[in-house]
Amino acid sequence: MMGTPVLQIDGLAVRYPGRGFRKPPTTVIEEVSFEVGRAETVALVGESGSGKTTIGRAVLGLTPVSGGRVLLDGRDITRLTGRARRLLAPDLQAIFQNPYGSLNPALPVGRTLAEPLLAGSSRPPGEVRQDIAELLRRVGLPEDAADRYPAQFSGGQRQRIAIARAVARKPKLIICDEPTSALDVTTQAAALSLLSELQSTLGCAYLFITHDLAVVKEFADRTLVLQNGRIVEEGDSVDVCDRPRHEYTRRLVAAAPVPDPDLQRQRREQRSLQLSSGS
Ligand SMILES: Nc1ncnc2c1ncn2[C@@H]1O[C@H](COP(=O)(O)OP(=O)(O)OP(=O)(O)O)[C@@H](O)[C@H]1O
Repeated sequence: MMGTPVLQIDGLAVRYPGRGFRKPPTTVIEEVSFEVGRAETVALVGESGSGKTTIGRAVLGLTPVSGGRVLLDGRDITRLTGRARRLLAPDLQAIFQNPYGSLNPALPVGRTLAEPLLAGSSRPPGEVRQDIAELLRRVGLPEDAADRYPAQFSGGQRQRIAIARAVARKPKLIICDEPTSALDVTTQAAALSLLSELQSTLGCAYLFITHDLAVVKEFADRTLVLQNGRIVEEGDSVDVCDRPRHEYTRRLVAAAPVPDPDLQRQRREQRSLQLSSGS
């Protein structure tokens, strides 16, 4: 891994306070440490309730951290809140499972995309029209999408809008929490290939939270396996999916058979070629 990793998580712990006698405090994440390199995709997998979303939320500052540190580009962001947290937005973004929930239904898409472009800048709103058109083109939506509302788009198109908003400022890291789980298989493949392409052109890294091992093998460079809030296995995605070492990972793989490894290798080679040619 070259240079400072985009994300360093060091001994992360998250505990939810209990409520009285009936609900004791629970430790949801314990001693989790890992790194995400530049333009790298790291998948977080594990059963429901293993703590995947909690880790993503801790990085985003949406869940209080009880112990350990989160570093973005070498800077400690663990306890940033308010304005200091908002100032991270150009570098740190998120894409969630339900784009309908995360897009403002009352705003035309152009306004939603203008928001990150204008935040913290003194540019007049009229000036970002070109940037919005470029963003829409980048994610494969027609230019007139800017004047329409989220409800006028399909689920796959709405996720493209959410992706466009996330990449508007060319962030260093995007937390993707089950970004394609609500889409049908074909739309899911198209969204994943869009994310790959954006990674090649913009150089953003992804922390990719999913329960879908087929997606992991296809899409992620490395995979971390989470069980009860601890990482039990970590490695190259193809190795983790094809040659799981931990009994828990073996169970996950057995529950969701993973298809053809050759296809994935080919795609990765293609991607690394694109990256090294700087295209
Ligand atoms: N606000 C909260 N208060 C108490 N416990 C919580 C809270 N939020 C999450 N948890 C608990 O934390 C654990 C991890 O949840 P989390 O949503 O991170 O898991 P996950 O791996 O993302 O699951 P899924 O795949 O179902 O989304 C679960 O046991 C959950 O019940």
